[in-house]
Amino acid sequence: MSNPILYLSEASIFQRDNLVLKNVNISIDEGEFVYLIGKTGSGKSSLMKTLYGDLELQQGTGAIVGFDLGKLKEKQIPFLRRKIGVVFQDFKLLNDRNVEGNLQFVLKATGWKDTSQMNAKISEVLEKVGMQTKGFKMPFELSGGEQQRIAIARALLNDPELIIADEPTGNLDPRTSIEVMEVLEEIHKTGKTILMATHDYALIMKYPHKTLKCEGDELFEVVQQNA
Ligand SMILES: Nc1ncnc2c1ncn2[C@@H]1O[C@H](COP(=O)(O)OP(=O)(O)OP(=O)(O)O)[C@@H](O)[C@H]1O
Repeated sequence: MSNPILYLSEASIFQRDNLVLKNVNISIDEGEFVYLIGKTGSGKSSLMKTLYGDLELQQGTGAIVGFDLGKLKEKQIPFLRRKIGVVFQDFKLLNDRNVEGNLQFVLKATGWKDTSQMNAKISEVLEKVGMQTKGFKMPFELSGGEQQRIAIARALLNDPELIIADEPTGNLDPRTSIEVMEVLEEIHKTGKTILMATHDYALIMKYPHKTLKCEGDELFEVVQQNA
């Protein structure tokens, strides 16, 4: 224990001038799986955005995968994003290209050049999410669960130490949610750290992990029964 991959200390999270969360103290160790829960508008996405450099940390201190969030410079953000895989509720796949094209786009944008290395990496991540036969499919030819698997594969391309998933099952039916959760559980078993925002209490009960809750401007850890 006690090898934090991310922490925030005495942090306040703002959206423009509005305080969303105050006095945030969290520390997540390498290899942990942590849920982030809380009502709509309670600040889950704002907290995650602060962690992946989309919102500036204006008050308090924090670090993530070796980057000091208080001193994060615009030009460092692409390097931070390479060490974090981010997964969104709405998948955010590019609809004008097939699955392989989506994955290749990210590899090229992050400096990969060698075609055979790129192809090998694409096969590797597709296999991890059980989608190795779907590389030629267009996103709109895939179900929601399949699209989310591709989004998870995309998040794995640069071997991130940490996956931040913002309601990854929010658009999926309960059965598909479980399938996607199984993929995340498998990835967690390979040693990756996962921080996942969710509203899905059935998933939390089925796959119990440490749970943090945003409520009334504050963030605190909850025990499973009260989640
Ligand atoms: N871009 C923005 N500009 C200004 N205020 C924002 C912005 N995004 C979010 N907010 C506000 O910040 C607060 C927290 O929103 P946030 O999206 O972090 O909540 P959330 O817990 O992720 O909600 P949800 O479960 O609906 O995704 C809300 O009051 C919201 O209206």
